[in-house]
Amino acid sequence: MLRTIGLMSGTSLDGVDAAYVETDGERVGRFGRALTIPYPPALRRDLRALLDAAPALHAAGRLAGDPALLDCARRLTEHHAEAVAALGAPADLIGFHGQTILHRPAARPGERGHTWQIGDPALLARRTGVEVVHDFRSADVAAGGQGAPLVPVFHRVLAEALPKPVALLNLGGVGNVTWIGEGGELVAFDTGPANGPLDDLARRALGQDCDRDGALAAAGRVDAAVLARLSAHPYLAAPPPKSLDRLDFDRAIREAGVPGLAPADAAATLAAFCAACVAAAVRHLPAPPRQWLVAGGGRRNPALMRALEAALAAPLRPAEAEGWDGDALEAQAFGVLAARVARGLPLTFPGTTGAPRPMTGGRRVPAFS
Ligand SMILES: Nc1ncnc2c1ncn2[C@@H]1O[C@H](COP(=O)(O)OP(=O)(O)OP(=O)(O)O)[C@@H](O)[C@H]1O
Ligand SMILES: CC(=O)N[C@H]1[C@@H]2OC[C@@H](O2)[C@@H](O)[C@@H]1O[C@H](C)C(=O)O
Repeated sequence: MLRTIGLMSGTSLDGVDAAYVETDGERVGRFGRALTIPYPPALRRDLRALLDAAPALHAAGRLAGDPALLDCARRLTEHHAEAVAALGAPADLIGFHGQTILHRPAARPGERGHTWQIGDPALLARRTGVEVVHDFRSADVAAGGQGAPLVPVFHRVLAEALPKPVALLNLGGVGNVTWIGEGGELVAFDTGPANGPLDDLARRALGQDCDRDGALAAAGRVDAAVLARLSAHPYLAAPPPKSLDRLDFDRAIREAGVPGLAPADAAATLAAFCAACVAAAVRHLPAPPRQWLVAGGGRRNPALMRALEAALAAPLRPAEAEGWDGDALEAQAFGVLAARVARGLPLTFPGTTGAPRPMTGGRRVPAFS
C-alpha cells in the first residue's frame, strides 16, 4: 500500500480539499484525516476572473503565459502545500488535481479538445518533499475522451459491498453521477450545473458565497416556465459521454430568464433545475439505481436535497449513511488515482469519459525537483 495525499480544488473555488489515503489504487487500506483549506477572498476573486477570462485568452493563444494565470497558480499551490502540512502525515505520493480554469473536450470525433488545470507541481514537490502526480485529464482528452469525470473508478472501490445497481452523485459547482452495475460496470458523466449558478446568485443577491442551508431557495417559488426553458437544454437529452465547464450553462440561465426573477424564486428555480438535470440523467443509465448516495457541498443544501427527493424514484441518502466523508470523496479519489498512476493502472474507461479504451494518464514529478 502507498501512503497518499489527494488534493482537489473544485469548481466552486472555495478552497482545497485534502485527504490521506493508504491505497494500492485498487483497494483502500485506510482513510486518514481530511481537511479543507479555504482560499482567501482575494484568491477566490482572482480565480473567478481567470475562469471568466480563460475562453478569450485561450482563443487568442495567450492563456499559457498569462501573468494572472501564473500568479494564481503559484498562490493556489502554496495553499495546497499548506494543506499537506496541516494533514501532518508522512506520504509517498501526492495526487494534485489543480484548479480547472477551462474545460473543452472535443465535441466531435477528430476535433482537438482542451482541458486546463492550473497549479505548479514542481513547486508543490519542493515545498512538501513528496513525489507529485498531476495532469490527470489531458491524456484522456488527447485520445478523444471527455477527461471527466475521473472519480468513478474510486467510487467503484468505495461501493464494492453495496447492492447494485447504485448511483453516486457529487453535487459540487457541477453535478456528476457514477452508476455501478451488478458486475462493476461503470457509466458516468456530468449531470448539469449544481451549486455553481446558485453560488453566483447568492453572491449577487446576498453578498454571500452560497445560499447557506438553502434559505433563499426555501423562501421562493419555482418558476415553471423558466424551469421548462432550462430543462429543454440539449445537454440533458444528449447521451453520455459528456462533461461540462463550470460556465457552460451561464448563457442558457440568462436566456431562460433567471436574472429577471426575484432572488428567492431564482434560487428555488435553480435548485429545481439541478434536480431536473439529475432526473434527466436517469434515462441515460442502463438500469434504475436502487439508491442514490450524495456527496459534495450540495448535500448540505436542504432545498436542493428536497428537490432531488421529489425528482427521483429511488431513495436518496448522504454519503455519510455509508460511513463515508461526503466532503472528502474527491480528494480521496485523487490519492487513489495517484496510486493508480504510479502502478500504471487505467484512470478512465469508455463508460466514464468515452475514452476509446481504458486509459492511463497523469504525470509524475519527483520529490526534489
Ligand atoms: N450549508 C450549505 N448550504 C448550502 N450550500 C452549501 C452548504 N455547504 C456547501 N454548500 C455548497 O457546496 C459548494 C461546495 O461544494 P464542493 O466543495 O463539493 O464543490 P467543489 O468540489 O468545489 O466542486 P466540483 O465538485 O464541481 O469540482 C459551495 O459552493 C456551496 O454552494
Ligand atoms: C473538468 C473538471 O474539472 N471537472 C470537474 C467538475 O466538478 C465536478 C464535475 O465537473 C467533474 O466532472 C469534475 O470533477 C471530478 C473530481 C471528476 O473528475 O470526477
